[in-house]
Amino acid sequence: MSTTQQITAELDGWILEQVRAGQPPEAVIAPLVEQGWREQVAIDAVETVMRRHLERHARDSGLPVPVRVPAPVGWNGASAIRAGDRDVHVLAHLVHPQVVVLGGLLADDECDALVELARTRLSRSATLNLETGSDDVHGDRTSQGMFFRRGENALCARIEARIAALTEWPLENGEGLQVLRYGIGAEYKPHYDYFDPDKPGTARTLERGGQRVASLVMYLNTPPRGGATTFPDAHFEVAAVKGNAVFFSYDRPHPITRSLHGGAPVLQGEKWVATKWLRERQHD
Ligand SMILES: O=C(O)CCC(=O)C(=O)O
Ligand SMILES: [Fe+2]
Repeated sequence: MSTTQQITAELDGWILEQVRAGQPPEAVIAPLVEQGWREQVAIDAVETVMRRHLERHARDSGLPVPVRVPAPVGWNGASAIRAGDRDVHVLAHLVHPQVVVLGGLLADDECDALVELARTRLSRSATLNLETGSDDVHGDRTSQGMFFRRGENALCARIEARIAALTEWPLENGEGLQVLRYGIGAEYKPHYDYFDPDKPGTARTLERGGQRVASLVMYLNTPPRGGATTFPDAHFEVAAVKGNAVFFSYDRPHPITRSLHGGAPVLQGEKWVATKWLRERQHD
């Protein structure tokens, strides 16, 4: 291994060997620090090697190249994180797909207020048809919904600022909040939130802020039965509990992210959620 603080071919190979052998990042960084590397320089070097490797691998396998995505929590970290004006609990964290379940992102009165503001503006949810560029009603999505404009009222602005702090992602990269209501039997069949790069309508959508890279689904009530958010590729589901949220990210518009997810049918009562999508760049 090289002792200079440069990523030589030898060091590149050694880092990849360690990662392939299943060594955690700390175990790769520690020997560099012992050899006199400054810790941050060592962390940056490992990240650079990994990024280059992933880019090379993507190109060689005909996959889209991964981009940076929001990552609100690290491994085995604090149980609560400060999200601007509020402490949010970290309840669960999954690697692949990248999913974080959060407790208490919204206060009960914020959930109630969002529902009341949205209630009179609901219409049958549509899905963007990327073949034609139009919003179509589809049997896969039987909820009702509405969109707030970003910063449309003080409550939206407060929640958007909190999400920006939580995700460390610019507020301007967020789409306006979407509120959905599912009655009994209503569902959102498993889907990806990114825009399919092969569809003709996608280029137009990407002009405003690029791809979606993360989603945050916030539960505005607790349906007594059903209505979980499911991640079929991970055999994982998140129960809809008022004030909690599920965050998930996808670093490229490809099923390899395993970010397939859906809203399971509501079996009793109703389900209300607010969804926030984060784009790569400013969305306006
Ligand atoms: O209702 C849910 O649990 C999921 C919502 C969703 O997938 C979306 O809004 O894109
Ligand atoms: Fe979705």
